[in-house]
Amino acid sequence: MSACSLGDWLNILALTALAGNLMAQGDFRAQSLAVGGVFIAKMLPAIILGPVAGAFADRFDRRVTMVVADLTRFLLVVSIPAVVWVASNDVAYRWIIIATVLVECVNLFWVPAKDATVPNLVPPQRLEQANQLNLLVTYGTAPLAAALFAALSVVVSLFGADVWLSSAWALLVNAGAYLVSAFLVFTLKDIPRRRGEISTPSVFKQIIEGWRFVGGNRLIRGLVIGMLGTFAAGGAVIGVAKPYVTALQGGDAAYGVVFGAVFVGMALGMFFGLRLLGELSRRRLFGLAIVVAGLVLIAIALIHNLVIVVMLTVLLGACAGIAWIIGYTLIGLEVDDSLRGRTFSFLQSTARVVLLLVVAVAGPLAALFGSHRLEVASLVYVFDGTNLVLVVGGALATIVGVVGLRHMDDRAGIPFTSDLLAAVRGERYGSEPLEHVPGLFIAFEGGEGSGKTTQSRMVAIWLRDQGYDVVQTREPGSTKVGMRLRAILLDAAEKGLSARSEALLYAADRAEHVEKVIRPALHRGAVVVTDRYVDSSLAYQGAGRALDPEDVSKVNAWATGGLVPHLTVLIDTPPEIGLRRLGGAADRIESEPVEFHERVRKEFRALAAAAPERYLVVDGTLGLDEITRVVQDRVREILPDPVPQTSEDITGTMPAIRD
Ligand SMILES: Nc1ncnc2c1ncn2[C@@H]1O[C@H](COP(=O)(O)OP(=O)(O)OP(=O)(O)O)[C@@H](O)[C@H]1O
Ligand SMILES: Cc1cn([C@H]2C[C@H](O)[C@@H](COP(=O)(O)O)O2)c(=O)[nH]c1=O
Repeated sequence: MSACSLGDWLNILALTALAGNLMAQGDFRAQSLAVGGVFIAKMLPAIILGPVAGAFADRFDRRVTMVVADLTRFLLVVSIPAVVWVASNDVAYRWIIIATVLVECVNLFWVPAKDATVPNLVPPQRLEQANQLNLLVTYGTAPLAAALFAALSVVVSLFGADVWLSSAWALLVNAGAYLVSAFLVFTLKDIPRRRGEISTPSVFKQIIEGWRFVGGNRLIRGLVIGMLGTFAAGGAVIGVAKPYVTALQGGDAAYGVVFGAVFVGMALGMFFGLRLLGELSRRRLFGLAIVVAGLVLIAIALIHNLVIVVMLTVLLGACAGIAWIIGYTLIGLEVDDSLRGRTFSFLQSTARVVLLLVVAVAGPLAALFGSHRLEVASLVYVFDGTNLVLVVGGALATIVGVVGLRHMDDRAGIPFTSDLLAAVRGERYGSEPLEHVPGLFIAFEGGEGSGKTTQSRMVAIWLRDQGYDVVQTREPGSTKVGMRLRAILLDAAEKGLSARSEALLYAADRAEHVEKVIRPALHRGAVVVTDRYVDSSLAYQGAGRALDPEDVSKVNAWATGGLVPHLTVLIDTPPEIGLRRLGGAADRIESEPVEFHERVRKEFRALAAAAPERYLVVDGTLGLDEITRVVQDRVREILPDPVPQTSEDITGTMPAIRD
């Protein structure tokens, strides 16, 4: 696979460079069309013949299929420099196109045979690693091929030989790689002889099936829009890269360097980009990467300096790498196992169609636009069709990044910049700035039997009486999943639960609670009153169970997306009084020794003392009514106007009132 991938990348570089060079005598349009033609020839067979070739591939012995395919590809690739050597430019170009189509047809047999063989050679538990390796050799060989191609071009020009010879040598190396592959596959006796089931459903069937699923899921819709947008932008670059580099006075070596820069950037983005902004929500980072890629592409189009272009191309590749790895990982994590395969194949099929369409349009569009000179005094600025295509591609990627993000944002309502700045400082999800949320968030905290449930109920009734939309809720157990978690967490018979599992289960309940109940209510403007929130974990798991408070805090910041209440009412009651108030059998936590509950109380008080502006501490031994009054007095201070501003605006401008 490594040999073939290296050969395939060299093939792309050599053929596009060769096509451009053959038309070098022609104008800019002829070059753009010639290079575009090679890309169309490369992609068309997969779209038209994919299903047919897949059906044929099912019937043959896979080892024989691959060996025959490798030998055929070897002969076809070797024939290209031979024909270019003897024939006229026109005939040579035609043969390049025909040979490319034929090589791609052969690939349609080789690829499914190879894909179906891998599971035969690798044990199931290592299949995922095998697939990672597959990705690594498929894309990792691209910069290697680019470096090799650039080196060949330099050597050829040092010897003063004809420029097309660098492509010819690259094609010979490419053909040699196929020969090596044929030999290696031939020696792989482990490949089973009997034919297996290689499923290659029609590209169009996959697309239709995929659309059904993608259309119904917001996250996947966002991911797919984003990833296809990246492909479209990439297609624009591929379609015009050769004439673009030529217009910047770059030769084949420069073309190889620009091509390689994309992949070097991709590798950097995949491995280091995620660490750089690792604290930003993955979905936001995905959208950001695409938007930045779009803007960089526009800069590449407008700046006519090869060195700067190469540097920007590395950045472009890095953004694409980040988007690609996040997209793949999110699909892997968020799409159900039964649908994951189809989602991936849908993405690949659609990506191919998009790539083909864009590459097909890019060359002719560039050619149609031609080249224009803008002269201001002694300054001359040339803007040609390749620049136009890159600007359009960049604008498209930027729009798609924004649209994709809107579909999948998991931090809606939180300003992007505050998240980004927090991530740059290396902070995990800054606190959600609640001034941007229309609702009001109040939490009640305290030890066992302190009166939280009673008081939160009282305040909810009081607020409803005043016309507020109130959501009264509690932790753990306010969602479907939460109810199950509550049963596990409080079951006195559940003896062996470790402290860390306990902390994670409370955090899981909270994550579900925030996403399904609290955040939607706050965003529609409701007052949310919760009986327990993050402080309970800090007190019970942090102080009670003696877990690292920093760890408990981080897990909960992640679970809640940093959502902090406007006000926390701490009903401070000595544990012996609170525990005495409770009737019935003690649950798993209530039955902890009194020292545990003392530590919990101490931590609650410490948390309140650290941020007095966000806390109200009430003595829980006071009478019920008195506590209610103290709470109401404090809550009244932060209550929003019960009549929404929008309604007031409407009322204020009613013609009936003016009349
Ligand atoms: N200030 C108070 N004085 C006397 N009894 C009270 C007071 N507040 C609550 N109670 C009583 O104590 C019992 C426990 O109250 P409540 O359920 O509100 O406490 P809690 O903090 O929610 O308990 P838990 O820790 O189980 O969630 C109830 O019977 C309630 O009527
Ligand atoms: C949210 C939360 C709760 N706990 C403990 C505290 C109580 O013992 C129970 C909840 O029971 P309640 O009658 O509903 O108050 O769970 C905890 O240890 N950690 C938490 O984060």
